[in-house]
Amino acid sequence: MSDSEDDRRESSDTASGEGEADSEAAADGPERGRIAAAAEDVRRPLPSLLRDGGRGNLRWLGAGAASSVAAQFLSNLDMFIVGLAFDAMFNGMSYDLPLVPAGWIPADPTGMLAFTVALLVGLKLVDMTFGIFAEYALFLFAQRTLHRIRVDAFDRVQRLDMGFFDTQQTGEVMSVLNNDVNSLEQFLEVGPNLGVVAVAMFASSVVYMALLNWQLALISVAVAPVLLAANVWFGARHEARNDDVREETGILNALLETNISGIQTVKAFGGERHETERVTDRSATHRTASWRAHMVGVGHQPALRMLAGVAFVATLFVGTEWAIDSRFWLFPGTITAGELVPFMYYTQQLVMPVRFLAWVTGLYKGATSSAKRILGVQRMEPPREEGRTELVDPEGRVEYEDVSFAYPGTDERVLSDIDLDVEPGETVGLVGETGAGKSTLLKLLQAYYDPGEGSVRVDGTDVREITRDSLRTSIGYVAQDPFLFTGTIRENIAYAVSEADRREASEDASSAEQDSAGRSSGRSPREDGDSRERGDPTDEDIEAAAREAGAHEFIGDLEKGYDAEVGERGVMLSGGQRQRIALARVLLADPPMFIFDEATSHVDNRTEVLIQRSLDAVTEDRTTFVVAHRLSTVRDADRIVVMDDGRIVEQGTHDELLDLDGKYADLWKVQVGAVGT
Ligand SMILES: Nc1ncnc2c1ncn2[C@@H]1O[C@H](COP(=O)(O)OP(=O)(O)OP(=O)(O)O)[C@@H](O)[C@H]1O
Repeated sequence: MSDSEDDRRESSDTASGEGEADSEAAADGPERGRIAAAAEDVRRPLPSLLRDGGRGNLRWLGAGAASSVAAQFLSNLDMFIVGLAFDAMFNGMSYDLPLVPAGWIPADPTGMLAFTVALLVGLKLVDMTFGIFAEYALFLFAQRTLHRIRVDAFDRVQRLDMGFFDTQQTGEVMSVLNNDVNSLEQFLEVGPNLGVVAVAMFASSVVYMALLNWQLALISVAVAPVLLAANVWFGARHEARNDDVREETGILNALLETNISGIQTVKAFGGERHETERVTDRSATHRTASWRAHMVGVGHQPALRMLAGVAFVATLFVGTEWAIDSRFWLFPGTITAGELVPFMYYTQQLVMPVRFLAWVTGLYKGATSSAKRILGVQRMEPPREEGRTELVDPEGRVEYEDVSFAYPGTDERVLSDIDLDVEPGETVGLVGETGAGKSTLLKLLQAYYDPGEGSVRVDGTDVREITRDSLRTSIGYVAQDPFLFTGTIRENIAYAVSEADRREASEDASSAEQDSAGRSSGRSPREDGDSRERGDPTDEDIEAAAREAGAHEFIGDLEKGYDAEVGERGVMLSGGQRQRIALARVLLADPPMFIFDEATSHVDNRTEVLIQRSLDAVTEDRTTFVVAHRLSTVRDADRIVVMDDGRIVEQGTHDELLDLDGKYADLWKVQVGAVGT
């Protein structure tokens, strides 16, 4: 790291703050994010994160640091040798070098010069070798550690309970995975090396100064504690404000992301100007936080340079007086010109390490705030304990016993005293007014949340005791607004099977000797004697699933057919088309149970009837829940369960419920137009 690079960085830092003083007025105090707050009590977040992320690679950190120290000591040795050589060549003093046999050193000045040049070239080669190895080892440590931290953080987020995502803005989580991991990267890529270089440069300069003249060294080094204290003082003030900047970045990101995701709604309501104003306000708060963070640091570098300059001038003054008069004021001392020249060089060398340290400290502080937030993600509402029982080929008996539930963080019960037994292979229609609790009931079956009271069982086992993986892959779930991944229609349909197979493949790999029959549900399309590779369903499988889902026809009309791109989140398809792709996706996965939560609500009546016919065949032997507002969708279900305000109020077949003339009958009459709403 050169001096000029350092200067460039300083000047760009200061330039960005010009003219911002007025923005202080716009500060309305950043909202402290819950993510950072969760790790507020960790005393040393960065070391704790690095210890964990760097496990297995700490030896590279040690080896790199040792090499870097060796390189710095070798690099600073040259001026020491030059000083001795000058005194020997010009002042006739003896040319003694530690570890070098006296017989090797020529007696004449020309020979001494040739010997010195050869020695310096040799030293530079060794110095270079150590330097290269240090860069290699420290970068290796940084990249491996960062890779692990990034993947661990992502994995943590993936595993967090749905309750976390209900209450946490996705933009803030994205900011941790993105900005905070990047800030850690910035630190890791330069921090360890620069930190070690700074310390080794400082230590080697002090050692060589002490060897040359320890009394004068005391004067030069006296300023060091003041330099370090100034460094710590500036750094501490910077840290608190840096936290605010990161919080603000997270909040701003959340706002931007929500806005862009909902851009159609914004436009539909002509809300562009309002949205821009909101972003302007938030961005002003962010600018203020950055400005405040920057302002505490403007005096940092200049103050360090000034203090180091004082040490340099004092050493020059005293040293030169000693060289001329062997006395400065009351203090006697001697030093040769050959010693004074390298001495002044080393005094200059004291400035750079402290400036490096200031820089590393800045990066360290930034990385500390980021580490706090990364640790915060890890400590947010830890995922609930997961069961250990594997659900293998479930029959599909589902029982809700006395289930009551309120969403985490709320007191309001959305399900009360639910008792429901569903026979294997039964198709249950769930109906009820909006907000009645239908989707929530099914979320408990998939163990996205635990019931507050009572239990939900599949084949007699409480879902809390079943591994989430085996539970959720046993239930094919299609939502009203299914998510499609950017990619082709083929890739989107293949997703569920590829995922299931990948999982199975990795499980098989870890238990290679076990029964090669695996734990397939017995209903997989693979059973049809096809020869496709794992994770790679054949075109015929995909097409068959698309036909069952009523999607094949419209896919055939697309210019690229199954290879047509669906756009981000499937924006290039209509709502009904997206639903049919999502249906094809679960049909291809071929699970033993199904949940269709308004899965055909965007599809026209005629298409729905066609889909219904093929679904009837597929779901005949499998436990299936169908949530629908359009009652014709569930009319033929084995049983219809009517919910109201979190309770089951009626159940029976369509005809039985009409005879009952209760809630269902009312809903039906409204839909067939027999009565007004
Ligand atoms: N993540 C959540 N956090 C807090 N409350 C929630 C959450 N999701 C749903 N609710 C509340 O739970 C209640 C039941 O919602 P649910 O989605 O189960 O109803 P629903 O019958 O499926 O409605 P709809 O027919 O409109 O889909 C509603 O009052 C809703 O506001």
